[in-house]
Amino acid sequence: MGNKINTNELLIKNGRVIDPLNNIDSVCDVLIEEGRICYVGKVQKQMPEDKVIEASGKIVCPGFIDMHVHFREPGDEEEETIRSGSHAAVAGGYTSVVCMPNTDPTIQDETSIEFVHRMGRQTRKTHVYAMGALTKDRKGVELSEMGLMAGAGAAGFTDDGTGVQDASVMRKALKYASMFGLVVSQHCQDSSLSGNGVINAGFNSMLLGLPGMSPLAEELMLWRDIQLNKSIRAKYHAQHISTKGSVDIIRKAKQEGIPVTCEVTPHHLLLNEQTVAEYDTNYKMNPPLRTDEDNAALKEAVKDGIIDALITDHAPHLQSEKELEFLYAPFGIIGLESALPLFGKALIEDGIIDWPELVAMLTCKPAEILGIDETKGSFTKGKWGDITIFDPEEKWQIDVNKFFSKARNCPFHGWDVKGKVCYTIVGGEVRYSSERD
Ligand SMILES: NC(=O)N[C@@H](CC(=O)O)C(=O)O
Ligand SMILES: [Zn+2]
Ligand SMILES: [Zn+2]
Repeated sequence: MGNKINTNELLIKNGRVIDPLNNIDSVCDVLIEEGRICYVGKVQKQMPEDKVIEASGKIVCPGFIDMHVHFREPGDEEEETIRSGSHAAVAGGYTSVVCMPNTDPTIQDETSIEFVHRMGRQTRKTHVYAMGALTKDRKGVELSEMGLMAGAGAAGFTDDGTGVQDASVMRKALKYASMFGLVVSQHCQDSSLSGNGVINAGFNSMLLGLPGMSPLAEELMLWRDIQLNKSIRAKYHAQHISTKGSVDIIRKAKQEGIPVTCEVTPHHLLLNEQTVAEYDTNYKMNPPLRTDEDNAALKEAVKDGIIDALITDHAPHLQSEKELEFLYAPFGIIGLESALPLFGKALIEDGIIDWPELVAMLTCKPAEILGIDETKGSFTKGKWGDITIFDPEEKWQIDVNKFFSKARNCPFHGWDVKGKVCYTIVGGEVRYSSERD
């Protein structure tokens, strides 16, 4: 070491250290040197006071990774920017996020991928990745320049916001993407069935007199993609799955050894068409909230290890647009700053799983899908010192007015929850602390 001043040195003491990849769940210390994980265990080393975090009673785990967020830059900076979204991310415990390409213009070339990375680096909050469009202008007709985007560091490809409707285009997309070893993330939705629907097709859509979206719109495309991928064996990932039928399809595919991974949001676990406040557009999102039977099936899927990643699908929109009539308001809700306690409520408080399983779906599992597991997602020595420290017992009330996000479209405002992020550390640097917020 000599007399070199190492600013990114940190010792986190006495926390419940959970590192699912390495099967660690014990009360001990984590030492970071030169911004990287150096040692997990009992550390005797004397450190300056400002380099020590006392974490007794708290959970210390690899930094959370959200593989599905919308930061609206370029083009809709009034809704969210990479800067404001990154602040929201660290406040929620996220040390890596992946931006979706449904921006204006679409993220579909090297320059745009590099732009997102650069803005993320300059903000110095969370690591910011981007997926590129799977097809040109997300139109589902011609393939995008995947090779160039892969070269620029794209985290995968997706037309999120819409699914690729044409089966032969999807087959080509899977084949082409597999050459780069990157994930293809599909927003599974057959638009001939979802049509102009705005909520789940069923009792509630009839009651409210609103056009419905059939669960089959999701399930048919998911089933089709899995059949296509049987022989191609690309990295195929189903985004924000919402129905029991989707769970059954993925369960079967996994049993048959067909490559498929999937993700679920807090809202599809906790809310359903019965909990929708009438005509409140904070309950309008895509896919729509389904039924309590679907909530139960998704939780069961988590328990059985069918769900690979927990994501927020953080989708900021202007209040003025969300105030439009239900039929015309945009789809989507924000989620980064409320995700942890909501996942806790849905999965831990209900006794479905314990923290190590939950942490895995926020860390090593998404890291593997994204192919960033060489540097992130666990406490293996040499990985980046990306760490989330949270108090699993701290009670608080969700208040959208305290969010760092520019947006306020969140149906969980006012909810009493448990589980609060205390520190978010990136590369050994404290990028968020609840004491300073
Ligand atoms: N989830 C949503 O309801 N909206 C997303 C698009 C998407 O994820 O499909 C958005 O970009 O606003
Ligand atoms: Zn989507
Ligand atoms: Zn999305």
